[in-house]
Amino acid sequence: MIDTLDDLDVEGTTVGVRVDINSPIADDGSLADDARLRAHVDTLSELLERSGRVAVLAHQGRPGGDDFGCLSPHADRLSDLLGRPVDYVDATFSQAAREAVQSLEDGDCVVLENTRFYSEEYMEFDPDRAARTQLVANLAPVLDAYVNDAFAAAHRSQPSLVGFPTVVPGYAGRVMESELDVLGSIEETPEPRIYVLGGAKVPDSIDVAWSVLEKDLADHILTAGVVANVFLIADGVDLGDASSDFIYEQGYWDEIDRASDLLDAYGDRIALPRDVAVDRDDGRHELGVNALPPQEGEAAMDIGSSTLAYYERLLEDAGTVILNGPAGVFEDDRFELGTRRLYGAATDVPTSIVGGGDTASALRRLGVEGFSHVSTGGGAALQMLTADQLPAVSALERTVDTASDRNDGH
Ligand SMILES: Nc1ncnc2c1ncn2[C@@H]1O[C@H](COP(=O)(O)OP(=O)(O)O)[C@@H](O)[C@H]1O
Ligand SMILES: O=C(OP(=O)(O)O)[C@H](O)COP(=O)(O)O
Repeated sequence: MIDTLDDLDVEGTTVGVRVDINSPIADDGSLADDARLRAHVDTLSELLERSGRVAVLAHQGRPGGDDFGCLSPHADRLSDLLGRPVDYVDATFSQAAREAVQSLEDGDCVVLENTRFYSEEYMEFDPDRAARTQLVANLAPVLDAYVNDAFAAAHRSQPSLVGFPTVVPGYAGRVMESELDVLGSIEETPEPRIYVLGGAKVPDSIDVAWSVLEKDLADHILTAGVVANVFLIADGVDLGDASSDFIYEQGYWDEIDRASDLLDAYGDRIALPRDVAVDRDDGRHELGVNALPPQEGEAAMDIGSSTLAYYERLLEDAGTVILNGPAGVFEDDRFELGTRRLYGAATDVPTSIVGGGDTASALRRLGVEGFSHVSTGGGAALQMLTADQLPAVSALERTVDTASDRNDGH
């Protein structure tokens, strides 16, 4: 049982609110999409209207990635969306951050700096150990309550997600509450169930594939995106150096062995692309897997038309489809076809659940609508749909009742 904002006496309370506003970033550093910020407006408005003092905690990107950066544009955009001033401080738990939090008045909001600027935040800990990290140990003393609204990051056992509720009373925000409500009952969805695993987070997708196949939750898995490329290589297809180099650079080389083990164990339920699209002469050029490898420098950027026809046939019989990750590099008009058609076909399935930051932005860009549920989370929604418990949700379930527990325990 998790407490929600209904259980929190907000007025005059200093609340650390973990949100997931991790967003695509444009070349000039601005936000390319603000959907994830919009999703948290209800939670933040409610806390501010109920005279809370709100310190927003969030991450942006992964260390070393192109989207890794500060949260100043997010604070500006939140201010527009909330219709009130939102401060930003370029510190997360240092004295400057603590002073910014302690100087909040009722109804004030400050965005603290990207939690992942600190190395411990990009590590996974059990909740008690997470509570002893620099972030939590330094910031928790200036918070009266902790609200986790970051459903999209709830599959990470990182300090800002599992550490705070161990020492500060924790509550689910409105996004967290509604996602848990909708996604909590995968076993009750109609069969056959198809999981579509695309996008670029290959290790997460392979974890999900193992779990749903072992538990017999999935009748089929359709692979797309970089995930499909890893499976094709695992299946012995020569995708060429450009695709292989990309997989190697992402650090996903070991995933090929894991994909190969999965194919050995459950190959009859895993569908692989029959053709791929590459960039040739500045256009889209499709190649059957038998015609691979492509020419020098060409990478598999999308699934091809005969794969789409094959996947569409499988989807026709599905009772439930769960999708995460674009089928190709949808940001480039030449390689949006796979995502447009595959996701479009999924909207005809009786229960269709889709999740992921980039996936949601792809769907908006391509104008694909009509799903039963669009989750704010990709990996988190998938893990929820494997019927596994999410670490951040478990941490809320076991949260301390009062700040005095914190004082007793630490
Ligand atoms: N074949 C491909 N090669 C390279 N990148 C790809 C390919 N297919 C999809 N992608 C990229 O995957 C990214 C999104 O993946 P991911 O972050 O896993 O999605 P989500 O945020 O929805 O979980 C997009 O930027 C897209 O360009
Ligand atoms: O974008 C996110 O997840 P998603 O890509 O599964 O939607 C979350 O912000 C979690 O980010 P992470 O996968 O870098 O831990």
